[in-house]
Amino acid sequence: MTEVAKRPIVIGVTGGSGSGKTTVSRAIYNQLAGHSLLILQEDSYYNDQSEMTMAERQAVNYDHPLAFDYDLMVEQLQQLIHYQAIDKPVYDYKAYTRSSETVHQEPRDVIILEGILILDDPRLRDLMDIKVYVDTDDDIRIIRRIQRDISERGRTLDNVIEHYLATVKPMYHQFVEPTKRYADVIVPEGGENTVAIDLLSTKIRDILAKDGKDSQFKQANQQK
Ligand SMILES: Nc1ncnc2c1ncn2[C@@H]1O[C@H](COP(=O)(O)OP(=O)(O)O)[C@@H](O)[C@H]1O
Ligand SMILES: Nc1ccn([C@@H]2O[C@H](COP(=O)(O)O)[C@@H](O)[C@H]2O)c(=O)n1
Repeated sequence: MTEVAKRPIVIGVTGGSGSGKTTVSRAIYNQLAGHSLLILQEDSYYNDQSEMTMAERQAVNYDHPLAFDYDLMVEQLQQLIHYQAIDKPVYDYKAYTRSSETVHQEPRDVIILEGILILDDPRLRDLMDIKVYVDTDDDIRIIRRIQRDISERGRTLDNVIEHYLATVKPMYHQFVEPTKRYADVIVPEGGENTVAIDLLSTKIRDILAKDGKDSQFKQANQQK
């Protein structure tokens, strides 16, 4: 009998900025603690802009698909799918470019891919087993974004509002929201939706159990 090649499960989590993608991804990750998991963020794959001036970097439209290095993202995702380690780029929001550092990432059995435009690229879509769209109202997303960008990303209130109206909102309607049609599951309200997170975690556990992967990882960990 021919052995069927096993590969990691790839879960894509998308939605507008501030919808709760990171929160949902972390909640799934935490629910599956003890299994073999990693989170890969699309933000890590913003283009390297180290050759540009700060003014040029600040003028970039970060909500357009051209802002991302999808070739590198697809290449590294393929490596992880083939159980090869990667050196993941690190994005620096305050410098508006990629940092000179990378983070070494060993492959895992479950890859949670998270970002605003991951369903826009057909190559990424084709590599996903479960596609999740976190659907949160625009007013809630902008409020969350104001709080987060000021506290974590070094932005001012004026800067967040101006950026939101100029690019975040129009690009959301042009590029992000239309990818909802590719989703297998739509999660309203994100991180507080414990029913959706439980259902997704159960489904992933089920696939892992069928592949016999969960027990192997647990045994390996127990022996450490
Ligand atoms: N259901 C929720 N209720 C309240 N705050 C939330 C909720 N989900 C996320 N947040 C907060 O909103 C901000 C944006 O959430 P995050 O998960 O980072 O969104 P995204 O990754 O989609 O941009 C974070 O500060 C997070 O703590
Ligand atoms: N230099 C940058 C790069 C990106 N952004 C914004 O990040 C948003 C995507 O990240 P989320 O965690 O919010 O999904 C996107 O809307 C970009 O506008 C930025 O502000 N500065």
